[in-house]
Amino acid sequence: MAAIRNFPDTKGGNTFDETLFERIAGDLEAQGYSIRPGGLPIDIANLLYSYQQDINERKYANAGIGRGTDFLKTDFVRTDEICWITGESEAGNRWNEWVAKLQSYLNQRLFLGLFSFESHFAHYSPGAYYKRHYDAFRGEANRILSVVTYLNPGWGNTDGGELVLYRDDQDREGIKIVPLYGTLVVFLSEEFPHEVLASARDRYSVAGWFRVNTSINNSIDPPR
Ligand SMILES: O=C(O)CCC(=O)C(=O)O
Ligand SMILES: [Fe+2]
Repeated sequence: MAAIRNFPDTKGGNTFDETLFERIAGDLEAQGYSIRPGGLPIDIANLLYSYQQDINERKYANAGIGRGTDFLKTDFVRTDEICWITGESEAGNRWNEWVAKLQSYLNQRLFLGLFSFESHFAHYSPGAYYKRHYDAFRGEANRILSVVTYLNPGWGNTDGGELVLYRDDQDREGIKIVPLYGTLVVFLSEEFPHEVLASARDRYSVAGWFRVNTSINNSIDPPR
């Protein structure tokens, strides 16, 4: 088993993060996904929570599938609303900084070559869902690792809105994850079909994706 640091290191790292990051890395190595209740540092969870509450309804856009000219809005697949996280807020900055530490840890530990990260807040109104899907398609070398965290204090057993992570195409049962405050879920984007069950309450989350660098001939992809 890998050694877990229990002393402050001298590289400006954070002991707590490194223990968590090592657990996530170990989970990814062993099974391709990691589910960590309370994984999101509480100060970042609180910042994201209050920022998310302040987001004017106007800033949320109906979610669709694809980007740019490929964007397709379809209630058949998903009915949540999203708001991309930019570096304009303290909450967004702190989240991005923390994610960057996770990125470099995973790159060193698992050689994943994670290059860039994008994320958005999502709001599922009562009744909203996101049908079974993959975040990335094999061979397209775009999204490599999905990260989801939840901003819902006191989620109850009857509130629905679980994330169901399926081990493969054949799996119909899946692993149900309650979208409780601070739970962190990380999984290989090409490996795990998943869905969000209809939620009985307003459900708030942040979903993000690490991409690899697929730049060819000076054309930068993804754009930074
Ligand atoms: O909110 C979740 O639990 C997962 C959302 C999701 O699958 C997505 O945005 O691609
Ligand atoms: Fe997804």
